Amino acid sequence: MRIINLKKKLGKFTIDIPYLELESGCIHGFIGENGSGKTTTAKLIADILKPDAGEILYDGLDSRSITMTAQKPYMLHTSVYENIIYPLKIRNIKPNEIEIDTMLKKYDLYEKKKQYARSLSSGEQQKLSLLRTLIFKPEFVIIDETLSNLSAESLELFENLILEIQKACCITWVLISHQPHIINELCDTVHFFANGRLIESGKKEQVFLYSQNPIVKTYVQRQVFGLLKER
Ligand SMILES: Nc1ncnc2c1ncn2[C@@H]1O[C@H](COP(=O)(O)OP(=O)(O)OP(=O)(O)O)[C@@H](O)[C@H]1O
Repeated sequence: MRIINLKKKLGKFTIDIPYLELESGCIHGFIGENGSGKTTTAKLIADILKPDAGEILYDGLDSRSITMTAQKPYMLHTSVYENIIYPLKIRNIKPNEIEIDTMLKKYDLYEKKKQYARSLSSGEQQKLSLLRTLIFKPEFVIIDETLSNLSAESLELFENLILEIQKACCITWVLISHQPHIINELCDTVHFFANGRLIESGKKEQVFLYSQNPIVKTYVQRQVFGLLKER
């Protein structure tokens, strides 16, 4: 997918991206400070927002096959099970009950299968939102901070799931995250946003270790220092 001269104005904020390429079948990380334009760019890619100018060239991908998990997961007013099968239902796909039960058991949601989804904890809602996204095996997945609120154990399970799916199917991923260890473990490339602009794009080592951009350098140093302090 390629973005060319993309512009979008939201109030006083403007997205202005002359060029961004997201190679198919790779895991891409979007990083940058709060309010730098990561989610807005992702919404433009997912066709949730329309650009004011510029183009997104999907190169054969149907934009309807792009799914995006929101920062605050949206739960339908129904059970965990009904939430999980919703993407299948609207596509007239028969759910594979064994696969669903296995998934729910693996992610500790099986006992809550009939529970009202909105009564789950926020981390459980995030897990459910990720499973709901992955169940119909989309071609392009955007995960907006949905991994951030998970416990270390759940995070590891989901990281493994993403890598497993990645090996088996050729999905393109965009992970939006403030946590450099998630980006570092999963992503092939990193795209760094500041004030609505893409200021650095490349292989993660190139961006994390060798960027000469002062904004990127400060961000990386602060994040790494934060990680060291956590230990
Ligand atoms: N509908 C809107 N109207 C006006 N301003 C908006 C609208 N939507 C987003 N913005 C502004 O656009 C800017 C970028 O928001 P965006 O959610 O893309 O940032 P982000 O990089 O994803 O931030 P975060 O890391 O905090 O999630 C913010 O300053 C936000 O207030």
